[in-house]
Order: sequence, then structure tokens, then C-alpha cells
Amino acid sequence: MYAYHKQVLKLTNLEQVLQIAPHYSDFFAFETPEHQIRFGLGTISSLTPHSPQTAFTDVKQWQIAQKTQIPAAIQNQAQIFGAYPFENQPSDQQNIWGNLAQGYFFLPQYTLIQQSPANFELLVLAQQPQQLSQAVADFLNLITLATKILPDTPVLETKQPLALDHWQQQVGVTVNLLQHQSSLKKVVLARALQTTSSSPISPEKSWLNARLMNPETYHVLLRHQKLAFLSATPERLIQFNQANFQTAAIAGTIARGKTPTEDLEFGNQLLADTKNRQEQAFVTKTILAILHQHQAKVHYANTPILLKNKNVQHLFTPIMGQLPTPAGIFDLIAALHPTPALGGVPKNEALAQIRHIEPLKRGLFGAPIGYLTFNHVGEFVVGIRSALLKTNQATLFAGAGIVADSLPTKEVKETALKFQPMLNTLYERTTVFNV
Ligand SMILES: C=C(O[C@@H]1C=C(C(=O)O)C=C[C@H]1O)C(=O)O
Repeated sequence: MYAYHKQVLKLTNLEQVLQIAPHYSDFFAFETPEHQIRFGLGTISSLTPHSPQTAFTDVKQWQIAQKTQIPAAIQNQAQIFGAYPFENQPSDQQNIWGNLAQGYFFLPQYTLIQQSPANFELLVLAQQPQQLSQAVADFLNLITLATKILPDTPVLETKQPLALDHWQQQVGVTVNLLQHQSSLKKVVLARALQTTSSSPISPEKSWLNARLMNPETYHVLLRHQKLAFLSATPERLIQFNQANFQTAAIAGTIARGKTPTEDLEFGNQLLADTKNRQEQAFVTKTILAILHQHQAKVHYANTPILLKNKNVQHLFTPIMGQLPTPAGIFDLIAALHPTPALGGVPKNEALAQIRHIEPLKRGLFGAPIGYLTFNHVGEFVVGIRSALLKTNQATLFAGAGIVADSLPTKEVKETALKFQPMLNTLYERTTVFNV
């Protein structure tokens, strides 16, 4: 059994945690749109899945093994943090993901869960009881003396859309396929934007920027050594509390208006648009079918509503449900991913097309990222509106759902729009530009 210590920690300034985070080789930060924050720092145990195909079972087995080391009294607070990989992609695809390529999970030495704006519950774990008091003292010393100022937000130096002409052309090829091959209904194609900065990008500072720039989304950071994945995603994959869960079907995109009237007009346009309604209906239908396969009871509204973020708005159907047992959650995460919002319909054909077309491994882009306690409470979100950060480089990702009547030029614009929030998060003085 691991030894543990629990206490309430007053934090008047959130930045204290971000300031000390670089001291630890693993760091995870997760904030919901309701502004509930949790952090994980340092590593008691970690797991790199053997391969993307085995990731879901590898994580499940590792978590079950870890549970045997967690005292019953802290099974509600102790939690694992991490990300699954998107999917297996051919080895000749460009791989920038390093030791995150197969996903990464860890059980932190220090877990902080926000109870009220300035109060966090701190849980400290140690492998051996005799290490515990030192571990607690080290952390409290670091955090009370946290003076290390986070680096400034850097200036964008270069930006390079990856194979944009090829991508646009392949969207055209895919549209053709969708029009002539009746079984394939939707494929989500993603592209990347490679950027460099004037000085190293601090993942921790970027997470703080993300929450200031996009207050209505999730803000998730997974850093493992020098590589970090940052996402300001609006999209929940699944949130669960015992056997109860909430998920969502999101698809269809339009810009936000410059005035409230224009914004309303755009929203109504999206709600009335047949192509987008169809695209979103595929997502809802597929998610419901998976939930039924898992014997879940579900509640949802028949008509989608709008989910508004800073730069874009989407069609959105919240879905609530209940599984026969809490233990079914692991299998449900595996079955839901990738939803047609990130893969396509039917799943396997769409994934084959993605593998065939995209020149870059998706890594953690579009994959489930989140936390899970040892008592079946957790949340995983979809890692979009995201970037992989490595010292002076950031690679941003954006995808768009391609259906039979998609227009390649429009899809280029839609993905360009989806890059904007992350560009504004990572870089100082970024103006809207064509990518
Ligand atoms: C794939 C992305 O977004 C997804 C695709 C959408 C669409 O095709 O309209 C909308 C929301 C997301 O589910 C992305 O942001 O990269």
C-alpha cells in the first residue's frame, strides 16, 4: 500500500502551482468549463501503453493493479491522469510525438483538487511510509516559496501549414469517394500547422493563457518531461460518477458573429443548415448505438442546441445515461473513441481513409484525455483545439468533418478558424491570419 497524507491547501494565487510544476517531470492540469480545477504533479507510477491498439486494455490493467496499492480511505481522491493515443497510424507517417506517441498516464505524487476558489485538497502519496513526511515538506516548501516567475508569452516567429495543397486536394478526393461509395458517410480529416517561437514556449504559462483566452472551454495540459500537449477543447467525451454518465454529440461549425445580431444569425444559419444537421445527426446516432450496445439507459433531446466558443459555434446534443455497472466505464471509453466527430461513419472505413490521407500521426490529437479516480469518478475530453509543445516549437492540429457535399476550400477555412484559439493562446500579438 502507498502511504498518504491529506490536507487542505489555501492557494491565493493559482500561479504558484504553475510556477513549481516545471520542478516535476510529469504535470497534468485540468479545468472544466465550470472552472473546477485539478492538478497532478510528480510521479508515483506511470504507464506508456505498448501500442495504440492495446492502449485501452493496458491502461485498464495498470489502473486495476494500482488500485491494490491505494488505501480504501483515499479511493475518492487518488486519481490517474493521462491521455490515450488517437489510433494506430502507419510507421512512415511523420512522427513528432516522441514519448507521448502511444499515450501516457501517471499516478501523481501530489494531487490537488479544487474545493472552492482558494481552497484545494492536497493528497500526497509515497511508495514507502518513511518517505512521506519528507515528500509533504518538500512540496509545502516549494509552494510557499514559489517565486519562479513564469516566462513571458513568446512571439510567433514562423508558421508553416503542413502540406496544405495536398490536404485540400485530398479533401476533394474524399468528397468524390463519399459521393460514389455509398457505405462511407463521413470522414474527419485533420491538418497541422507547424510554428516556431522567438523563445521557449512554457507549457504552464500557455495553460494559464488558455484559461484566460477561452474561459468557456476545458483547459487541459499533459506534460511528460520536455513534451507537452495542450488542449482548449469544448468537447466532452464522457464524464462519469459511478454508473451515471454524461456525453455529447458535437459537430457542425460556423464562426461567431461580430455583433450579437450577427452571432444569432450565424447560429440560426447553422441550426437550419441541412449538411451540418446531417453531419451532427450521424454523430448522435452513432453514439446512441454504442450506448445501447453497452445496455445504457439514455436521455437526450431530439433537436441539437448551439455550443458557443470564442471563435466558433457548433451543433450540440447533450446525452445523459446510466450503465448497468460502474465498471463498464473503461469499455465505454474505448467503444466511444473515436466518435464520428473525430473519426467518421462507419468508423473503420473512415479510419482507413484517415490513415491513407494524413501525412502526420495524430498522436494525442482528438484522443481522450482526462482523469479517473479509483472509485469510478472521472472525465475524459476530446483533445482538439490543441497543440504539441516542444521548446521553441508548437504543432497545432485542426480537423473538419467531410461529407458528400463538402467544399474543399470551405474546409480549409474551417480548419484555419479552429487554429485561431490556440495561436492566440501560445503567442503574443497574434493577428488573424490565413493558414
Ligand atoms: C475535429 C475538430 O472539431 C470537430 C469537428 C467539428 C466539425 O466538423 O464541424 C466540430 C467540432 C468537433 O467535433 C477540431 O477542432 O479539430
